[in-house]
Amino acid sequence: MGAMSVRTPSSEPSEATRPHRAGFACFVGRPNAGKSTLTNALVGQKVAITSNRPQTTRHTVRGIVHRPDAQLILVDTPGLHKPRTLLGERLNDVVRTTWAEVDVIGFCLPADQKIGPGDRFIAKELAGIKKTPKVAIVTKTDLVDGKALAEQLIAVDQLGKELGIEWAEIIPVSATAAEEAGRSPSNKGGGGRGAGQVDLLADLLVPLLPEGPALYPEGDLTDEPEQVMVAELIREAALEGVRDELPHSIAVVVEEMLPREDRPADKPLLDIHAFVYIERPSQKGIIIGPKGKRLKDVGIKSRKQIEALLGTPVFLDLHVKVAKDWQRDPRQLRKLGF
Ligand SMILES: Nc1nc2c(ncn2[C@@H]2O[C@H](COP(=O)(O)OP(=O)(O)OP(=O)(O)O)[C@@H](O)[C@H]2O)c(=O)[nH]1
Repeated sequence: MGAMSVRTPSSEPSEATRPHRAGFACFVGRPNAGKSTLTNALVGQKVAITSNRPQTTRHTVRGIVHRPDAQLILVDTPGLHKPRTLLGERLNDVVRTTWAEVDVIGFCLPADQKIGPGDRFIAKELAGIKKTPKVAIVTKTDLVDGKALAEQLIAVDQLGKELGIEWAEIIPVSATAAEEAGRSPSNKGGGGRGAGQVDLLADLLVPLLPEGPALYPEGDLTDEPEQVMVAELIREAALEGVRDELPHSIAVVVEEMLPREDRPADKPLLDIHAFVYIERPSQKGIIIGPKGKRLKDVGIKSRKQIEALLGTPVFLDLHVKVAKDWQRDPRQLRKLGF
């Protein structure tokens, strides 16, 4: 006979008997739906660094929720934070691949706006991803009254029925209510954690993750996510169009990000120096292109995205370097942030 455990009728199994779970989630939704704010409310301001990244994902980790019973890893959907690319054709490959690879998708719909064509577009795409569980998250609930919220929850339910999506859950949250209640920045909880239902969201996501040990060490967090995200944006731009030729041969390291000195306060400029690492000298031509044109385009493109991300004008200085066989060399890999 197994060990007996005492349970009150409504209680959950205790932490000791519940299996540990670990897995990946991504938040999708149209621009301004509240995805970033929700991510921050769940994980605090600290964001995962990409060293020791498990082989299971090549997606940018936005944050990790560490709990005694689970590790919830929130990943970015490449291209999703840019509306232009969201509606672009890459949605059909990169984003769909991400959606199929994560363990749960959170579809964010703001409570204060009627479900529109942008939401429907994403929902239709979601309907095509059969295997991954989908949670509908009605965000910004602090902006509406109870009646409007109830109507929105019903509308989301109906949207699912209409498109043949079976929501694993439909949950209302307010990320700002959680914040105002005074979250501890330590990612370990503290005052006001329950506010705005953000913790409940984590409670609902966790059971949808596979059983397994933590994938990242608990201390694997940094206060400086920008550098990592900037590198990822450059890498994405550098890979565009040459993915077939150089699928995994590019790594990007941001060496330095410094505000330019002697700039007037209203005209700041951020100097970013980054290296694009390739494996072999023969790949240099592919990255740089005839007369350096391709590298220049990569610079222009990623600079625009970096500026949008950081909200400041940027001077981007890109250099291509050969790091021989970096994929096979653990020392190089560590240096390159893998
Ligand atoms: N009142 C209120 N505002 C919120 C809440 N969550 C997000 N917002 C605001 O809504 C706006 C958009 O939020 P983001 O988190 O940037 O939305 P996003 O989906 O990440 O947007 P993109 O990066 O453009 O895709 C910001 O101005 C937030 O401050 C919330 O729970 N309550």
